Amino acid sequence: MQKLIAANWKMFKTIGEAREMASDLVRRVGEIPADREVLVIPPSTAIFAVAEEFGHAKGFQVGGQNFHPEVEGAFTGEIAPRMLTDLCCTYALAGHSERRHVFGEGDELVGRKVTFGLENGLKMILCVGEKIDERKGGRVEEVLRRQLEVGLAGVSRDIPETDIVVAYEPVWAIGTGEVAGPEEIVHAHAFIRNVLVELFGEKGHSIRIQYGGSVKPKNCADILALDNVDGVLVGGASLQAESFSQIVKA
Ligand SMILES: O=C[C@H](O)COP(=O)(O)O
Repeated sequence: MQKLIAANWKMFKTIGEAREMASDLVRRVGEIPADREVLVIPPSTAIFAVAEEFGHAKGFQVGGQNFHPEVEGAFTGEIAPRMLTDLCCTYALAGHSERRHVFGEGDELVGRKVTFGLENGLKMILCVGEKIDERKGGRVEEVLRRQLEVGLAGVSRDIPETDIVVAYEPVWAIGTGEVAGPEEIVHAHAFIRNVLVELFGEKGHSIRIQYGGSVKPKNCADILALDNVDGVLVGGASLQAESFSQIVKA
């Protein structure tokens, strides 16, 4: 299975900055290793510019950070999945911790986004992860199970396993420099794998599980070597071509 190496640029980069980084990234990475898939998720305003810079560079994909689960309509400030596919997006995120905890998105809305995105031509990355008080309170499994069960409730068992990805991002490790330890990652990913098998049967073994939270060039090879880690979702270290290209090739 190909490991999915994804860059989430969050609310960083103008069109000019995004173009510059995208062309630098293509130059630095060169040929993407055969066992890797590379995805850059810019702010919506820069998606098309990045897609243009990627041009015919084989294997570089763009994705969307967010959308509203409707075809179109009076939803000021929102964009629809078909607008993301129109910008060449292949993937979109749902349930990122910043959407959940800064913008108050609940599990049901996240689940609607996952289902709607899949039905409208996007592969979906469902982000899950516990907050620090939930970890300290021994509630990691309860939180992950709820986020997975509700987030994937509308997803058909018949979808191709490559269309859905789960990103485990412990909230306390995001942007803090505090990466989760190997035991914590292995335990959470094994738990997620078991829930995926419960939900999707055999196919659950082939659904990719990414880790996200303070991934850097210096720790990514070790993280990618852990059991059930099928990729990484990178924030801060994905903002420079030098560090993200090292992660892609780690
Ligand atoms: O989507 C990416 C995650 O929020 C991780 O961000 P980070 O690498 O800056 O900790």
